[in-house]
Amino acid sequence: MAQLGLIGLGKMGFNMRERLREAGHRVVGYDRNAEVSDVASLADLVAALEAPRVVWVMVPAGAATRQTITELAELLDEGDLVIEGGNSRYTEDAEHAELLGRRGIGYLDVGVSGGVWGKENGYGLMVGGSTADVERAMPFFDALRPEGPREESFVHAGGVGAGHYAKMVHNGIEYGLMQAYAEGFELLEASGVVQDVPGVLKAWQRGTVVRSWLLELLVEALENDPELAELEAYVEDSGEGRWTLEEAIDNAVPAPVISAALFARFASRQENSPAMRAVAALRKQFGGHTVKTKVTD
Ligand SMILES: O=C(O)[C@H](O)[C@@H](O)[C@H](O)[C@H](O)COP(=O)(O)O
Repeated sequence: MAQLGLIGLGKMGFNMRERLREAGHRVVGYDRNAEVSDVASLADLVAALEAPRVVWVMVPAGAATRQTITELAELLDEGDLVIEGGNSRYTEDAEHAELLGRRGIGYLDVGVSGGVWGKENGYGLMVGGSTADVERAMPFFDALRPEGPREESFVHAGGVGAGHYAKMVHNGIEYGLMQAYAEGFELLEASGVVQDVPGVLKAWQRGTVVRSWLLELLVEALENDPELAELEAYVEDSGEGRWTLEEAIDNAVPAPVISAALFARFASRQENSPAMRAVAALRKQFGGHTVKTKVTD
């Protein structure tokens, strides 16, 4: 069995450590939160591993990932390998690979899908980097992915950046699928024709064309709260949808569904949209149509 250093023991990394250990690997985990960490510092993590080392970085994308990679470039030795599994923008991978490569340290970028259910169900993995590095990390990939044929949950998608590129597009698709289910849910609710809305979605889980894991998760959410009344209609985004659209524009690829899904999220954050106030004002101006005015006391 192989040994791995795992940096970042949050929602993803914590469960990944469990799954890797269950598969028999020796995992040394580091997190700023001492309660979950196996070692006190990055330097201690590096010292606890026998060379040549493999270190998996699973910290939030952006500044935290960049900082960790920069520190690792100092701490690790020639022949070691860094795997970056966060939801990073693929353009950052070339910089990370270059920084580490100068010290003779290998680099793989990995898109990891599966969320909080990954420990139980396994993670879908999309990898970018050299074939030799991918082969070296394969015991860890095999432990993390679901059982079954490798090619159904794992891909060596291309060179550095290809893993995160594949994950970016995956998440763009995720936005579109979620939005489609959500709009269907609202229409079922709004029409009043269907008496049992959660029941309809539940019945779509087997046999239908639109059955999917996302649908199952929606059914589960509705089981606890049939009208989702406990939630605010407010949706954040972490970047992947925006990057997907930027790529779509750069490549002149029409992506109307993903754009609509991203913009729906932006709209969800506006309590009183300036644009829609402008539309109301214009209808009033040219047509004398009624508008709603704010109640002030
Ligand atoms: O495949 C996955 O496991 C998910 O996509 C995961 O990566 C995460 O839940 C998204 O990053 C959320 O993305 P947004 O915050 O942009 O919705």
